Amino acid sequence: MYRVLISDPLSEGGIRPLLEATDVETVVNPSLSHEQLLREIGTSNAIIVRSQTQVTRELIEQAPELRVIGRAGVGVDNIDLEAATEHGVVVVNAPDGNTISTAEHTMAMLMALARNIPQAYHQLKQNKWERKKFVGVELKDKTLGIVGFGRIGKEVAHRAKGHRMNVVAYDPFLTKEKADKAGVNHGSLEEVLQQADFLTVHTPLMDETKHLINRDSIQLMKTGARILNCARGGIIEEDALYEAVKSGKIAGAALDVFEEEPAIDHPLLSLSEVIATPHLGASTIEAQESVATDISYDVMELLRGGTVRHPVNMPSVSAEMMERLSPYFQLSEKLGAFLSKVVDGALERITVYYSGELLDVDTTPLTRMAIKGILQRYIGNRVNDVNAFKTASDKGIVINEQKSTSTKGFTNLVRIEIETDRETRSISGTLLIGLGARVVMLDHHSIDVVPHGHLIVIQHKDQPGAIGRVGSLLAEYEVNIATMQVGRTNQGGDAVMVLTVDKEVEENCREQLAGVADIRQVQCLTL
Ligand SMILES: NC(=O)c1ccc[n+]([C@@H]2O[C@H](COP(=O)([O-])OP(=O)(O)OC[C@H]3O[C@@H](n4cnc5c(N)ncnc54)[C@H](O)[C@@H]3O)[C@@H](O)[C@H]2O)c1
Ligand SMILES: O=C(O)[C@H](O)COP(=O)(O)O
Repeated sequence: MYRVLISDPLSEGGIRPLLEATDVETVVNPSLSHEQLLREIGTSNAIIVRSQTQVTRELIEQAPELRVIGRAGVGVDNIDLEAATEHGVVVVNAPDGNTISTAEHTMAMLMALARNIPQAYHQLKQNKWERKKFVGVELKDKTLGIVGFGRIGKEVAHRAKGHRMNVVAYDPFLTKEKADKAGVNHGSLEEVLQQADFLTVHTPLMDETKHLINRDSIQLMKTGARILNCARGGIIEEDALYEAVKSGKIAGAALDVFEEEPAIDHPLLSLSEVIATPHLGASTIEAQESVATDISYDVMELLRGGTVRHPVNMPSVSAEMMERLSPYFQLSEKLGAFLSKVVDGALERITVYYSGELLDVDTTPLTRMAIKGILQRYIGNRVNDVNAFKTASDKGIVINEQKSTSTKGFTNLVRIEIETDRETRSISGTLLIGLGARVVMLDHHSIDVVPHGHLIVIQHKDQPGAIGRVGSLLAEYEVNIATMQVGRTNQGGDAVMVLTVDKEVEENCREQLAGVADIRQVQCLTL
């Protein structure tokens, strides 16, 4: 008998498959104290949550029988994925069921914001007939900027076009071709910020998107623009938004989500230009029934040893294959991560070439790791070695795997090539026995770099003095250089410098390096 704990409010109709299963004992209790939760999870094989229950490392470590964490919804930022993976607990979500409800809620907020509906309603309820005070703006011919063009972003765009708005969207996976197909304009993040009369965010919350909309980005926006967040608190820097509304730079904001929830006595709520709902995006009868049904089936399927539609983590390589390939896992993932952090533009195609010792093995798990390394830059922990191929194909990225006889003298070689709508870049690496992973080529330049820690990649012209100037500037910022590699195509031609340094490089320092004569580009990354 499997024991499934449901610790957040879920649709009763949706969880019926669980309640009716003869091999499942379902415990529903959405009002457990922290201590009760720790006790209850101790004997459970699965827990199903929405966004309230924080599935922390502490909780996971208290649960020796836990095999599955089910999220009845999209966002998994309340689940410690690292701890779950470490403990072999599969995390699965139900991302399809609440798309429409959240897109509709965003539209409701957009219209309420444009026409001051909550504020006017509030006045009228206090027996005040105010008309002059609540003059709004039309949506027609205004530009809606969308940051994050996934399931919800796309549905919002579709609806905004129905209101005859111009839509401009930014998403690292959105190419011009895909934007044209969706009938929206394609822009960089800066262009979207600059053009938007209304800006709405629909990305997940993760390291890459934390405070994506901050003081600097708000400065790029039109004075009088309006901002919406029906995705996650934390994507927009709340202090910066508060100041921007206070100063009149931003005319108003509509928020469904907050950095800390429940948001009680929140400074933003004291501003009359800010309208808000308490995280209601997915709170419709239809969405709740749909996500609860999806997650009930997937949790049961996993407990019974089957496969699921939306795994969020889950290693799946056979023990035998693991032994042969595991030394290469890290190499492939690091090469992917390295290249993704230097490549510019929307991803279109990833090709992974294998040679030497890797010619006669099934390298699919390595390609999976390479894709995971690449996509993690954009979607964080939501891509893993199980869902990597599917995530890439969902994003319209073409994946190729090829075997090549060109080893360049190495016993094994992995080469990854990424094509974007702007450029094609490549990286090659090898596994040196006893020494570990090495990057041996970046584009056409031979180098020898350990793909680990803080790195600076500098594209420059091969001229005397360039290395010295870089060294002195880094010294001014007290950045210690651990290793430095220079590769060039020919004397006086294009060259690349790859440095490993002992600490993260500040943006100021990067900008100054980029300003040095003969330097074309400076990119700082941490692997
Ligand atoms: N308010 C609510 O109740 C509610 C309901 C559902 C979902 N959500 C939130 O909305 C988010 C989006 O949901 P979805 O179903 O559309 O997810 P999705 O995965 O389909 O789309 C997210 C998109 O964001 C893009 N993205 C990632 N990093 C980016 C960046 N730095 N800049 C621009 N775009 C970036 C991704 O490429 C992806 O296309 C969820 O992660 C969840 O947190 C909130
Ligand atoms: O990520 C999600 O699916 C939404 O934020 C919904 O969260 P909820 O299930 O707590 O309503």
